[in-house]
Amino acid sequence: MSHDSSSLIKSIDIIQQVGGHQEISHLCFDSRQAKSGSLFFAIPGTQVDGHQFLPQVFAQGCSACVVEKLPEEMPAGILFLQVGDSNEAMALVASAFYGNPSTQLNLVGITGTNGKTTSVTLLFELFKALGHRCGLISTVQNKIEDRVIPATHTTPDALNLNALLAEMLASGCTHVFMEVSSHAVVQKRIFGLTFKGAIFSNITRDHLDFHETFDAYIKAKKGFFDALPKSAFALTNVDDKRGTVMLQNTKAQKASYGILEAADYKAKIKANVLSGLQLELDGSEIHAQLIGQFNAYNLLAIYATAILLGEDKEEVLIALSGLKTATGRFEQMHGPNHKMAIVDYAHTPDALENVLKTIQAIRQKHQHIITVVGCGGNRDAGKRPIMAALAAQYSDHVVLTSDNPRFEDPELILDQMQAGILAADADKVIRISDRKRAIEQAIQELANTGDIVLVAGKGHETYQDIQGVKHDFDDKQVISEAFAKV
Ligand SMILES: CC(=O)N[C@H]1[C@@H](OP(=O)(O)OP(=O)(O)OC[C@H]2O[C@@H](n3ccc(=O)[nH]c3=O)[C@H](O)[C@@H]2O)O[C@H](CO)[C@@H](O)[C@@H]1O[C@H](C)C(=O)N[C@@H](C)C(=O)N[C@H](CCC(=O)O)C(=O)O
Ligand SMILES: Nc1ncnc2c1ncn2[C@@H]1O[C@H](COP(=O)(O)OP(=O)(O)OP(=O)(O)O)[C@@H](O)[C@H]1O
Ligand SMILES: N[C@H](CCC[C@H](N)C(=O)O)C(=O)O
Ligand SMILES: [Mg+2]
Repeated sequence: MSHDSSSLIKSIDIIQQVGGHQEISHLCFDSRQAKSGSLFFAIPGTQVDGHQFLPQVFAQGCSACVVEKLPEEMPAGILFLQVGDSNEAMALVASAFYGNPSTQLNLVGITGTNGKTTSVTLLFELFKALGHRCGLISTVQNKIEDRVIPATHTTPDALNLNALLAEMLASGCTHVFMEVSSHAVVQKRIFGLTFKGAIFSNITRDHLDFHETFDAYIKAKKGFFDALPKSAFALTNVDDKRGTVMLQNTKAQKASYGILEAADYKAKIKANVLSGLQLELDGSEIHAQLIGQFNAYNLLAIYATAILLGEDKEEVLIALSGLKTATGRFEQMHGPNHKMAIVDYAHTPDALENVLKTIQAIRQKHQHIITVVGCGGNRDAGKRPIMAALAAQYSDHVVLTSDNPRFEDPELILDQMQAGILAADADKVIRISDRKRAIEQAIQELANTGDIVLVAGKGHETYQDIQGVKHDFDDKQVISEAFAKV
């Protein structure tokens, strides 16, 4: 696929152009991929400035460069385009390069601290059940119908994202459900896409390593709604304090959902037990296989989305009751002596509290709760003491352990977690930084007959990142092995 550069840059604001038009057959933002026919985007990143690699991309024969600052050396035969924001330009060019696929799809994005993966996965399954061909873009995996394409990010970069959307369209997909992370909004990964709908689930603390303040984090999420077109719907959770703020400046058609506050789409929880939820959804009763109040919110959000996309209410309700939990989200495992483990991706204070409250609500009196939890390295450190305190507050025993330490010292992360433990709770907390040993200790030693072990933080992940090396690690596999040794 090759395009004349002038057709690709129609929609971008160019401050200055040096050189004539070029045939572009390849887009890249990493100098190591530049070749003849490439249009290279120089991006000022968080680690390095992409502009410093311009000499390398010239040497590799690239055809054109989009830059925020023109370099001193501008070899003849290369087209230079100076723009105000390389990320924005990249997103618009990527969309044009791939034939603006988002305009031909029912593209729905969800943003929020928690519930994105769960909701898009449920939407994908729901719309499949309703007879549509669907695409999925999520933290766990991307999917074109049943074909899995591994995911590296929650929201891919603009080039991969538009390529993926084009592939989905070419495969006959009519609906695409995607997660929109706050990083993706700030880095303009979704800039210029035509969304049919946008959902806000909730916002609580996370990612303050990247956004620095909670206000900046809120603003990032709101940016998604501010950019929606009139033709889209903007659906928000009004039970969240920031739910209405999100829609303040949107041009889209506003809709709301809630369990507590007045809303366009309402749910009532009739029963919340280990076998599922009994809900009154928009006036009709349904039984769902998902567990916990937070899943009542997820189900309500996807129900409302389906109705806003024009689906039939009765058909939606029937399909909803058949949906199962997403992998690593409140996944139950049963072992000997009626011991039970729950694997959950809760890696924020809010998610952990929700999961623990749910377990408290559904357990029987004699069942103790043992929580195994860690916090990721090179990520928001402020959540560490809070998550440890919550684990202790709602559990009978806690094993503090490692999540993905990345480049940090696991023991120092544990020190920060332990600092959050109240003196009164100190006796129920132990620390074992080796995650496998921590899980074994919880299942084989701390859990008695009938007890519940929550293994939080890593959910679907099949690796543990230590010093940049991803070692095979799967909570579910370690749990099965520990059950076998009971
Ligand atoms: C903090 C962050 O979001 N970083 C993303 C960002 O990288 P960066 O700004 O650090 O890039 P950089 O390393 O400074 O490099 C700057 C530029 O120089 C280029 N470069 C660099 C080296 C070289 O030799 N040649 C070259 O051209 C790079 O390709 C880049 O264009 O742009 C990269 C390319 O798109 C991303 O891969 C990278 O994601 C990193 C790996 C990451 O960990 N991101 C996480 C935090 C993330 O995005 N998470 C969100 C949210 C998850 C959630 O909601 O929980 C997600 O959507 O996944
Ligand atoms: N609607 C919700 N409200 C609060 N907590 C939730 C909700 N849905 C799920 N959770 C909890 O949050 C955890 C993460 O859920 P999920 O993976 O769906 O979120 P996410 O927004 O995709 O997270 P990430 O930003 O890491 O991609 C779940 O394992 C569960 O504990
Ligand atoms: N998308 C989240 C995932 C965190 C998952 C947890 N297991 C960790 O590694 O901290 C992040 O990058 O902050
Ligand atoms: Mg996710």
